[in-house]
Amino acid sequence: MTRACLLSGTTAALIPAAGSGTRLGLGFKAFVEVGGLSLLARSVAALAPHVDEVLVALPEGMELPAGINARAIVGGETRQDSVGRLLRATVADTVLIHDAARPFLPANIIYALLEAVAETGAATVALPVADTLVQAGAGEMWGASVSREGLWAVQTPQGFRRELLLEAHERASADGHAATDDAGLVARQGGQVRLVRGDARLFKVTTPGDLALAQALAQVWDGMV
Ligand SMILES: Nc1ccn([C@@H]2O[C@H](COP(=O)(O)OP(=O)(O)OP(=O)(O)O)[C@@H](O)[C@H]2O)c(=O)n1
Ligand SMILES: C[C@](O)(CO)[C@H](O)COP(=O)(O)O
Repeated sequence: MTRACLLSGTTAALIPAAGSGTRLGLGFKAFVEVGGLSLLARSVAALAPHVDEVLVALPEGMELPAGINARAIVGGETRQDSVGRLLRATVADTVLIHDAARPFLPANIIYALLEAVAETGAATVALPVADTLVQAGAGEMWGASVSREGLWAVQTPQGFRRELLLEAHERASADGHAATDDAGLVARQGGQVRLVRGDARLFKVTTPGDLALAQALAQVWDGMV
């Protein structure tokens, strides 16, 4: 199946990669390598075959490393700001927003997401929660139990008709509303967002423990292609 079968118009992959990587502690996280390739290079390579253009938001003063086939802009103070800038830097009809920090993106997930966006105009990859959940009380003690029934953990990529997401970002800016992702902004203004079943390998590299997992997974992943 190709994108042309699924969506009319043009499609862009927008990759926020301007974070400082504070929790990982190794400098700008998108440039950290696993298995000899940066997180950013892996995310771009996964999406490039499925879209008309790839745009990346980088930290101020950083340049795209050689060999990454994308257009770069300067990101903002927050992830939301970086995505807002990316949205305004393209005229594509459909956009796929994907964290540079999620380097292992299977192609079948991209197809499923594009199919869902073609139907609803907005969709995100997400996974049903598998662990028991608790709201921590004071002193990091067990507070209130939280039912996991119906709860999904949201991943990226997230796909949208660009005009819809732009409107959601503009409304959030006007209201001073901060969000950790883009699908939530569309849902906030009444948009229908389809949940597309994700993949454990799409985890976000956030902490040193995640990086160790990514190093191990890279061996398997790179052996498959
Ligand atoms: N101002 C920002 C902040 C984040 N991001 C991007 O948003 C994605 C998810 O952010 P996260 O994993 O939290 O990255 P950091 O903000 O770098 O991490 P930390 O909070 O540990 O500093 C990453 O690809 C990151 O580069 C961005 O483009 N612009
Ligand atoms: C967009 C995201 O990856 C969906 O889970 C997540 O919200 C990013 O959060 P972060 O705190 O900016 O890493």
